[in-house]
Amino acid sequence: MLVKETLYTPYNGSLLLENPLLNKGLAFTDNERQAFNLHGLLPHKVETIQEQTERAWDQFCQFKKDISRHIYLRNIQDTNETLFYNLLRTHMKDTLPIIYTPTVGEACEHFSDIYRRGRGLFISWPNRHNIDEMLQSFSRNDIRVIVVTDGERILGLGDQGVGGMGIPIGKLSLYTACGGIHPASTLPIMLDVGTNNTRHLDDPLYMGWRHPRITDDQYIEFMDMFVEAVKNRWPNVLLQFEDFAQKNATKLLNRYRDTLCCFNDDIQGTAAVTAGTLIAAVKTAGGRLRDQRVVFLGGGSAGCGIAEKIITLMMEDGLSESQARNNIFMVDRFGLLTDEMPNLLDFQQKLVTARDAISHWDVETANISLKDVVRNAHPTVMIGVSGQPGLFSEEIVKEMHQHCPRPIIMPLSNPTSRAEAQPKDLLEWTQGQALVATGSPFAPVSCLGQEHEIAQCNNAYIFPGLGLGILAVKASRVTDGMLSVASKTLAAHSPLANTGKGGLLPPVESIEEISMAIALEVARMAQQEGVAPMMSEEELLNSIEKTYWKANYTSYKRASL
Ligand SMILES: O=C([O-])CC(=O)C(=O)O
Ligand SMILES: [Mg+2]
Repeated sequence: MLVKETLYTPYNGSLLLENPLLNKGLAFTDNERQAFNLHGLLPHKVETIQEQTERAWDQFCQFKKDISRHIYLRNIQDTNETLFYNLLRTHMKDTLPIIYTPTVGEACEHFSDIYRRGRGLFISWPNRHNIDEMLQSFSRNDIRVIVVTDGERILGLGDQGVGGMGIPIGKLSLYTACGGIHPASTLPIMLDVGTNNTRHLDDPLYMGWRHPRITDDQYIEFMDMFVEAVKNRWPNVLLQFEDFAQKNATKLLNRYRDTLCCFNDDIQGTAAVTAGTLIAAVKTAGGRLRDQRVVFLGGGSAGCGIAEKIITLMMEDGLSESQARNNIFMVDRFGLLTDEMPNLLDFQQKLVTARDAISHWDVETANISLKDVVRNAHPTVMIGVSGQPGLFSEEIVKEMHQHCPRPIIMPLSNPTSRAEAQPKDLLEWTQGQALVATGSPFAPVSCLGQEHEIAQCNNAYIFPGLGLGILAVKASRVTDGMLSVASKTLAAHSPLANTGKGGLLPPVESIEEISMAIALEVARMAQQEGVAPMMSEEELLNSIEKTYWKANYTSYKRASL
């Protein structure tokens, strides 16, 4: 959205103060207070956004519980969005874990308890025949980014029904705070097709449609109706799918990816950030990507998405496809995925290990465990996307370290409570040699007199910049190439890989700068791949700059209704 120097609005008096996108609170000037009949509705003093931010920060610090801090921040978001984003940008490191992972997980679990007011759109199954009307009557026309969930796989916390709405709200807050997307052009959507979570079904305060989930053909029909309605209302929107259950995520992505500008953040965003972090870690360890052996714990759509991305990168580094696939080992709750296993999901089939190729392995049971894989395959990289805490045990990690001096270990499950291992343990078990990246934020670890920053390998490093690039260049699709350049750009900004000091990934305070860099490369790639109109380098840079909204107030003049 083009940020205008002066904004003309027909709203007046308390209507202006009650609109979170327009409200400036005490920052309305005397002239504006006069012009909009605000005198008397506000205390006398005129404040700057810095003064307002300082007060909000003081209040934020008064709250001791993270969930209370979350409720407080969401309240500011619902009353004055500009102040909310200025507060986030000023205190990124402290506010991100509150508005996003991990606290957003708790907010989803308790959505119906902590609810204050609506945001975005709730589209429930019983209203399915009115989806067009609901979107048409939504008052903002210039929607450019939608994040949608059906709440079935919220982080590692499973089915949260309508409470899943916390995730689209949180993700879109990051689109604005880290990618400069104007809040007026973002829209969170919850598709409420019921819940199978008995705690919610039995809770009298539960706010969603109290019904078991709609599934199979009926579910797909509903999704088709939704996507069609979005295409009619906002044909050029970027639609991000978030936290859909594994059984639906890949299916939906494949169904819609060639029909509108969309992507699945858990599959593609997670894959892109993990690939970027891995490139940086391999460079730090002094090896080449093609030589890595990678074991995954978790064979779902996220794990398989990352695995396919790593295979592509290994092929770019000179391996044949089959050589690259031989370096990947997928372990899920039934053990290593092999070509003899029945009932594999579509996207798992290309990632199985051939039983013949490992007939010489020394294994304990017919089901090959993570420990068996580590003992026999000697992986150099271990990635956790299982949602199960603690499975990267001391025994497994020490075994891995015996065969690999600098093991790359990524317990990526979110929120913090689901991480496959604690970074402190990983460093202790490997005498400070492990290169560690997690999905949720962790404090730095001190080990053998050395301080280790823990990289937060979270899709937040990717999607805001990806979105900014897509909007700035008016891309019509999200391609694999665009995601790959996002990974490489992130890796190129790794402090540890570049200087031998600092974190594997840049600190969260620099996400804004990373997003700008990613946006430029994504936009160039979109043009190169023919999914965006050509513009000169200068026009592109200008467009990114103009699209980036920096949470400052503009001055207002009266417009007639
Ligand atoms: O939200 C996050 O922190 C990362 C993510 O997409 C997930 O875990 O589903
Ligand atoms: Mg997610």
